[in-house]
Order: sequence, then structure tokens, then C-alpha cells
Amino acid sequence: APPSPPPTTPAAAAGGIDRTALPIAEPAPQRYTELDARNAKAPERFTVSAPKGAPNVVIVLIDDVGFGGPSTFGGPIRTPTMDTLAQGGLRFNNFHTTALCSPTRNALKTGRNHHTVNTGSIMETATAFPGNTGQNPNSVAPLAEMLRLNGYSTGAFGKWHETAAWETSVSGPFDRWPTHQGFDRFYGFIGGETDQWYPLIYDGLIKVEPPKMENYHFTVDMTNQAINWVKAQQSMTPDKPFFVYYAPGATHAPHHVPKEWADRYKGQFDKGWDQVRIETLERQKKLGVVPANTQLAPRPKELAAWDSLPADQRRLFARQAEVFAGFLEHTDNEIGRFQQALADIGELDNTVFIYIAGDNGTSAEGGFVGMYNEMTYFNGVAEKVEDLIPLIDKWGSPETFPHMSAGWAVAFDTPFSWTKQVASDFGGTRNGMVIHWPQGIKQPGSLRNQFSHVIDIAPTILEAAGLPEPKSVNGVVQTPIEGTSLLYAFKDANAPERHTTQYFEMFGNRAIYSGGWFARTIHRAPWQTTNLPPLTADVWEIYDVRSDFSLTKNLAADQGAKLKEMQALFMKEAEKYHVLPIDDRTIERTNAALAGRPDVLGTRTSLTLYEGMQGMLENTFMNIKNRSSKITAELQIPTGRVSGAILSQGGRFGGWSLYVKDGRPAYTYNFLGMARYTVASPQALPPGPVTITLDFVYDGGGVGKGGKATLMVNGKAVAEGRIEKTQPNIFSADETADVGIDNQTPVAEGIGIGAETRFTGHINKVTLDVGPAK
Ligand SMILES: Cc1cc(=O)oc2cc(OS(=O)(=O)O)ccc12
Repeated sequence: APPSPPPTTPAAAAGGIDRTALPIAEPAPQRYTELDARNAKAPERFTVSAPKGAPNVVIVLIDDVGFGGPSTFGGPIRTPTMDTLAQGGLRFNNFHTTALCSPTRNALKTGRNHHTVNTGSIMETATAFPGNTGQNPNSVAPLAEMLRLNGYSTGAFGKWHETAAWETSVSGPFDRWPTHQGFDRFYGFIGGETDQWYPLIYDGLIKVEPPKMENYHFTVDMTNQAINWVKAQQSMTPDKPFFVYYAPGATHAPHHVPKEWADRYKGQFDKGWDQVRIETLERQKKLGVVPANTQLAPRPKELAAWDSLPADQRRLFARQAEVFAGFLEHTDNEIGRFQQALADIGELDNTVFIYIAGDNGTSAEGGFVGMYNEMTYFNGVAEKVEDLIPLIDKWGSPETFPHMSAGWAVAFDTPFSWTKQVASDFGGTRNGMVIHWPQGIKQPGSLRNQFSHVIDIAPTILEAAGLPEPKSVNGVVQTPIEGTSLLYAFKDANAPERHTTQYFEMFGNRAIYSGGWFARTIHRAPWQTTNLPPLTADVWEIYDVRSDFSLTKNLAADQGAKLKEMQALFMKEAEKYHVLPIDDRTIERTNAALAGRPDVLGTRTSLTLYEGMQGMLENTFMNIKNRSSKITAELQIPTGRVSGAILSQGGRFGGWSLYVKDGRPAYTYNFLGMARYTVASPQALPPGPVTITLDFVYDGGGVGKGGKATLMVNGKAVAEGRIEKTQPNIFSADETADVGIDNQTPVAEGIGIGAETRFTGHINKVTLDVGPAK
């Protein structure tokens, strides 16, 4: 009998498949009446494949570098890979981010405003309000998921920082981890930053050790992973396009870079940040990436003039910039290796390669003198310049966790005034961007100056791939994409801009762009966390950005009516996208209870831990800060010398550890790597079962105070001592709590590093009890 006709859907009948509902619906299997398979014809197999000729997609997103950093946009830092891509592609000089990390990333990955995906700010400062909950909704499937369900292979490498803080434990949920957000493959770190020499790495959902290699560096490691993945994917399935999201830890703090890369800039920043700004603007004009009439916007008045600084401080600050510059060039070089790998397998020409130099402006979080250990910023501890000067030759090495002084942030945001976190200044939001796509861009080497925003990237890629915006994904009706495809501008430098209105908001700094006008208010400087003015007292300014690239002529006095109209437009957009109510709390928002976000431990005051539990991130671990605590470890001590970590949290740059060294139990509290307080037993532990207790009695009277630590063996005190001060807010973004080992860098000295710190006895269990928060 002849086969029955295949059933058809309306789209299939129209000759195509319907990609507006993902996953693409499989046709109903046909029914047969024939008994013998020899007499029947099998139907064509249903497979999902990308549209014919759909390009590969690469998005490179550098961290924490602004408009005036890379040479491609006139900056003093050599980015030859970006330069080469720009020569073969397009430079966009009016591209904007959100002024902060997770918000930019989530907007980039979804094509929606950051508040629409509940990422008003970073994961660590999510609140209870819509727009800020920290959990991206099912009604927004990320671009990676759209591409995956349309036949792409998808891989993410490097920084993530999009998983809700309380969803980073072994208990999940894992919905917002990369491999459940559309990526087949993930190799990188889940939080906001990581030590580049001793990183915390996940392969998918599994924590893995970095490979053993000489002079290990995370950017090199992740690049190797990305190259290997793409080559293997193309080897196996050359007809299947790939999507790679490549987001290095660089150039966020810690500014960890091989010394030889920093040394390439020896002496080049001795001229200081004011002169670097002047020279950068000259180069920007010569390159044509800023208009010829562009003025240098003033340096914020709180930051020192270079000429006013004493010689030893200039020496320190110059080295900080050398290290930062080396870090960026090293990163660009790794991106070059990745790009070359695509060229080597013949895939570069059909790849939409998007290189975004910065998820926000350059970071001023280093404060006025920079930081040997960036964790001092999150703990509100001021570092003294006289303590930093002796570290000049170690800056960027594994012994430091550094961030440069804010003066350089302004310089690497030339020609603007402000920096990262300031959503109401282009120094916070305007980032250099290059798109390279030989098969799709016919005017290589030219500039595009239409206003664009990070939410425009996802729709650009959909259009380039010939894919419709899905109306429904995984059974959930989708919130429409809010960005505007930039493909129109690929073809025509003079095309009228299509993304005509955009709000900006971050911790109270707010602004609106509309049709060439920019109205804004600077509510707070990045270093201002207390004594902020009420939001109602903020003064607004207005600029005509068609003639004033760098926002130097406030027209509020002449343009009162226009300013009013723009402020009203801001409120309208802010209401529409869940920007309201505005929340300018910074430090308080890092506290889950005060901010109103979930906390895995909640009000629990006791946590029982077992051998093998390791890699516990700080947001999903018992908070021992600003209160008394007690560790009770039930151990089995073997005969012979026992050693290693029993329970630790944090590492070289802050944390605490209960451990055994040379057979003797000890406790070390490491205050930001600046002071170590150790309480150690003079006697070795006897073999057999033993209970070790560390009782810490907090002084109280505020946060970050000291306390008394008593070490006990089988209930008898064996040592006691003062812990003079404690860290009030955070130990580490990447150094975890571990049982029976101290992963990455160690808290205590003298017990080795990494696997060497493994406890050689047996741990039955460890209980961690805390007193009421004080
Ligand atoms: C550990 C941590 C705590 C926090 O409150 O904010 C962060 C912000 C970070 O930089 S960003 O990712 O560029 O915003 C990195 C890490 C943290």
C-alpha cells in the first residue's frame, strides 16, 4: 500500500518550519496500514537545523574597561586583535551598557532591559522588588536558548555572574546556571570575579581543578577550552553553527597578569592620568572615533591632579596602570588566539564576531589610592598608600589581589568624567564595540555612530541568523525583545538611528536618552556609600549629545522645557520597565535580610558539615560575621603526624581556618591578608577519636569588631587568644568554605596550598554554630 501522506502544520504547508514557538514542534508521526516494512517508505526524519548559511556567533565581553582604554578607540592600551577586527569590520562609537556587570550581561544575553530580567543591579544586591529580584524570569529565554533550540551548538567561557546569589549551592535550583540558560557547555566561574592564578572553576555544574601547567593563568585556560570546544564541535558537525560567549575575568580586579605583560608598559604611565587623558583624546580625534570638537570632560573634583601627588605615590600609581594595561593587552592577545583558531578552521568569515570592550566603564572601585586587596572595598576598609608603596614590584602577582586608583578609571574612560556604576554618564555606559563579519559587512573599516545599547545585540544576532523572535519558549509566552537590531546600520553609515529612547539607572544614578538629547542626574559617586542626598533633591542636567559627545555643556538653564519633558519621559520608562522604586542603598543591599532576598541558611544558627563538602560559596554558607561562633569537629586521628585543614572559609586575602599543623591543632583568622591571628595548641593531638572545638566570643558593639578565641581538645582549653578585628561584610567572591581541605589559596600559612592542605585524618562531622547577629 502506498504510504499515507505526511501530516502538515500550517507553517510546514507554507514550505518552512515554524520557529516562533520553541522548541520547534515535531510533526505528528504518520500511521501505517502496511504490515511489512519492506513495502513501506519511512518518512523523512525530523531534525532541527539552523537556517541555511546561518553564521556562527561569537560575543567577546571584556570586564571593567571603558571607552578610553583600548587602542581601537584611541586609548593607550594596545588591543591589536580588536584593531584588526575593526579594520575588517565596523567600529561602533555610540554603543552603551548599563554601567554595571550582571545587568549588562543579562541584558546582552536576552535583548531585554536589565530590569525586565530582574537584574536592576548585581546578583549580590538583589532585593524584593520587581526589576531587582535577581532571578531572570521564564518569560525571557536567553539568546543562547533561542539559538540552541534553532540548531546551534552553544558554549560559554569565563565569567557568568547571572545566577541568583542564593541559588549557588549544591541544592540549586540550577535553572539560572549557564547550562540551564541555553549553553551546552560552560567552563568558567559563577560569581563576580576570581583569582586568576588560583581560580574557582566550574565545568558545567561541576567544580573542577584548573589544569596543572606552568605559569597557569585563567584567561589562557579558558581560551584553550574555548578553542578546543569550537574545533571539536566543527570537527564533528561542520554544518552546525556555533555560538560562543567569551567573557574573561579580565580586566576586573584582581588585576592578575604575568609580569612580562605589565613590564611592556614600563614607564608609559609615568606621565600621569591627566596627561594620558589629553593624549588619548588627541588620538581619538585622529582616529575619528570622537568628533573633532570633542571637549575633555572634567575629572571629578574628589580625584587628585597628577601633578599634586608626591613622587612615591606617582610611582605606585604608574605601576598600577602598567599592570592594568598589561592585563588588557594579555587578554586581547588571548582573544587573538581564539580568533586565529577560527581562521585556521576556515570559520572566521562566516562568524559574526562581536567584541565589546567593557561591560561598563573602567572601575573606580579602587578608591583614591588603589587596593592591594580588592576585598577591602567590599568591607569598607581603607588601605593606606604607605602600605601599598612597598608592594610596587609585587603588584599583579599571586601575593596581591589588586585594583588600581580611581584616577586611572577616569583616564581609561576618556573623554568622559565618570566611571563604572555611574549610569548617568557616558564614562559609565559608553563602551567601544566592534563587529566583524566578512560575509555580512560590506564596508569594512568604517565607523557607525547611531545610538545603540547592549539590548540591541540579541536582536541583531537573530536577524543575522535569519531567525524570528520566538513568541513562546519551552511552553512559556515570551516578553517581547526590547532591543533593536543593528543590522540596518551594517549596511548604511548614514541610516537614521532606530534605537531612539533608552533609560539608564544604577543605584540612584539615572538618565534618559531620547532623539539626541541626554538628561541625567548624578546621585552618587562610585566611592560614596553613605550620606547620600534624598532622591528628590537630585539636580538634573540636559545635554545635546549630537554636538556634545562628552557631556560638557549642561543646557538646563536654556532648555528648561525640554528637560522637564525628558524627566517625565524617564519616569514613564522607569515605571514601564520596573525601574521604580529606585533603591540607592549599596552596603545594606549586600545583606540578604535587609535587602529582602532569600538566603539558603535563613535564620538557622547551626550547620552540620561532612567530609567531602567543599566549594561552598559565601552566599550559600553560614554567615559567621559580626557574631559569636563555635566550630565543633569530631575527628579520627591516625597514628603518625596528622596535618591539614579541618574547616576553612576564604583564603590568602581573608578568611578563617581550623586546621592541624605538625600534629597540633590551630585556628587562624586572616583579616584581609593584612593581619593573621593564630591560636595554636602547644601539644600534638593523640591518635584515636578526638573532638576539637573553637569557641569565638565576639566583642559586639558594632560590625567588624574583634573577639576572643578559645581552642579546646576533648573539652579542655589548650590555647586562647585575641582576634583583634574581623571582616564585616565579605571574605571572598571565589574562595569557598571547605571541609578537610582549603581550596585555591590557603587561609593559614605553613600547611601547603591546594591539595597539599588535605586533612590526613578522618572527619566524622563538623558543626558550626553561630550566636545572634550583633
Ligand atoms: C563579591 C562581590 C560582592 C558584591 O557585593 O559585589 C561584587 C561586585 C563585583 O564586581 S562586578 O561584578 O563588576 O559588579 C564583584 C564581586 C562582588
